[in-house]
Amino acid sequence: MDFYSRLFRLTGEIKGVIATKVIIGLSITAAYVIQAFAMARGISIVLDGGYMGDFIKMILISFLCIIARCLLMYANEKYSKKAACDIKKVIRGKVLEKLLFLGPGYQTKKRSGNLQSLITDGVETLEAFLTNYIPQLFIVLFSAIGIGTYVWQLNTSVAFVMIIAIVLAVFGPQASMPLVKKFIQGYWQAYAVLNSQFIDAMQGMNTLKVLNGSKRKGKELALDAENFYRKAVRETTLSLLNSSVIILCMAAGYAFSVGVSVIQVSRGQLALSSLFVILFLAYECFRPIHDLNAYWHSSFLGFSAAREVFSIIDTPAEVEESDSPVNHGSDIKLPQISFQNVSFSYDERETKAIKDLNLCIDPGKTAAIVGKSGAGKSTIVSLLLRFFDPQEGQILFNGENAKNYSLDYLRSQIAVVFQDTYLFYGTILDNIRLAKPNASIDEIIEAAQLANAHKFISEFPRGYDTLVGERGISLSGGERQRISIARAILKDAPFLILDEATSSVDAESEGAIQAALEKLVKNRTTLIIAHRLSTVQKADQIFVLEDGVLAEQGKHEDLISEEGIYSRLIMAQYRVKEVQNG
Ligand SMILES: Nc1ncnc2c1ncn2[C@@H]1O[C@H](COP(=O)(O)OP(=O)(O)OP(=O)(O)O)[C@@H](O)[C@H]1O
Repeated sequence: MDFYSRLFRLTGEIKGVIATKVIIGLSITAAYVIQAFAMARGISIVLDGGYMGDFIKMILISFLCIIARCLLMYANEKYSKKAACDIKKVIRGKVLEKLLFLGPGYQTKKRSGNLQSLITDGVETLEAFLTNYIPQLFIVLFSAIGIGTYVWQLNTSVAFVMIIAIVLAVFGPQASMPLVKKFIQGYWQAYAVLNSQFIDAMQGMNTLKVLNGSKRKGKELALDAENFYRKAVRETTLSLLNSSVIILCMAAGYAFSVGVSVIQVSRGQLALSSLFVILFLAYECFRPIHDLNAYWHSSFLGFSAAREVFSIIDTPAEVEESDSPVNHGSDIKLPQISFQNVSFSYDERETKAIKDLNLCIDPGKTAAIVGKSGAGKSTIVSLLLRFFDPQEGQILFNGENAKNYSLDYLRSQIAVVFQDTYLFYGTILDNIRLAKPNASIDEIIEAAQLANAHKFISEFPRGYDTLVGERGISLSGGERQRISIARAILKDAPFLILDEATSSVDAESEGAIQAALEKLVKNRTTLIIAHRLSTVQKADQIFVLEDGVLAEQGKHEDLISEEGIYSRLIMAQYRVKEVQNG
């Protein structure tokens, strides 16, 4: 579907809002027009030496029109504010829902700054475009038709001049549309880059400081800001040029209408009273165009935001939901996980991250995947969670292709303790409760106790109500991991993935985490992804990956006696330890 049809469909979704705004807008115009009639009539009465009572009546009508207009404008403002909030909520909801559905696979391809500027400023301008500019187009159209038809009856020449001016004012700026589109796109791109670079710099502040790179980064940011400034000036210049064309058309249209009317009066082809009516009406006819011009200024960036919004909504998901998912009802007790001839490569990569992988994790057993950096260990976790689907082969979850389950069900069966635990802004309690939204406080405390996290949480003055995450207090790597383990305990899923769970913590924390993990793995099928080979020696099965290929598998002792990759990795790790211990 092309862009304009999509935009049309989007406006269709808010047709109630547009219709209400058009009705209020036309009522305001009607109040202006009635006032214009009353004033024209009033002047005619005075000039013709008419009855003063009629003149006062006209003044009263004008006054009532002014009051009606004030009330309508107030209603319009109030309604617009509420409608704007509703529409922004709907658009943001749609985009966020899609982004969450697209998942980490999409996120890794996009810079967060781009998405952030779209969700905030982009949606603001798109809303202004939809709720101000589009209704105003209808108001211009209807009022021009209404007033034009009336003036046509008074005098065709004047009406003709007015119509030409309106057509030029509305469609004249369309000639520059291709350039406008190009400039808007440039403006948005520059804005998104500046935003992304800024977020990048903020997030990497420590690294920049350590590497003495803050000045360099500052210069880069200044260049991005300069680029954005140039694009903004270029775009504003064009937009002002468009406005000038519109204002010129309106002024010329008004001047010519009045000029032609005066000539007609002088030739006796138009009554003086009609001249006054035309004088006021011509002005009212151009007023909606003036507002249209103002709305264009504040909302035309929404055009580009709409393109971005549509492109996100149209992005196909990395993984498809099954049309008729397998219905399991309850949790699988001890799942068996197997990979059958699985191959996978990331979009832009030619080399496969996983190559023809065959492995089976037996129910209730603990398996470990080891391998050098880049061997494909984390990719296996992403495939298991269906952030991506393999291009070849299949992953079986208890004998059933993982694709046949609903995503929600599949993910409800898997608990993951990531190396890098993300804490959302909120209390510790909220962060643990994420794993089970209806968990009671007692359940949360019990999970924290099992995760060896209760003690450090209780030491905070506000305990479980301590704020963490952005703007909250920071927790150490080990504390975060224990929060993550508490989440996994609370989730109580039958399949557990421990992704480098103890790699970034000190020996004391490692002891506490290890003790918590030992409780966690009981009665579950577990997969450990580890660099520290000491943590996997007790595993029932060890799979050794090299460049995405399963190179070895077996128990620790068997693999050592094979004297292959695994034993070399173990030796290398011992040597590192020996060097560290002096
Ligand atoms: N999002 C991605 N897009 C493109 N390539 C990726 C992406 N993530 C990983 N890769 C590539 O896929 C390969 C396997 O990466 P993966 O992260 O699975 O390795 P790993 O064994 O977990 O490494 P490490 O132990 O260092 O975390 C690597 O070559 C990596 O560069």
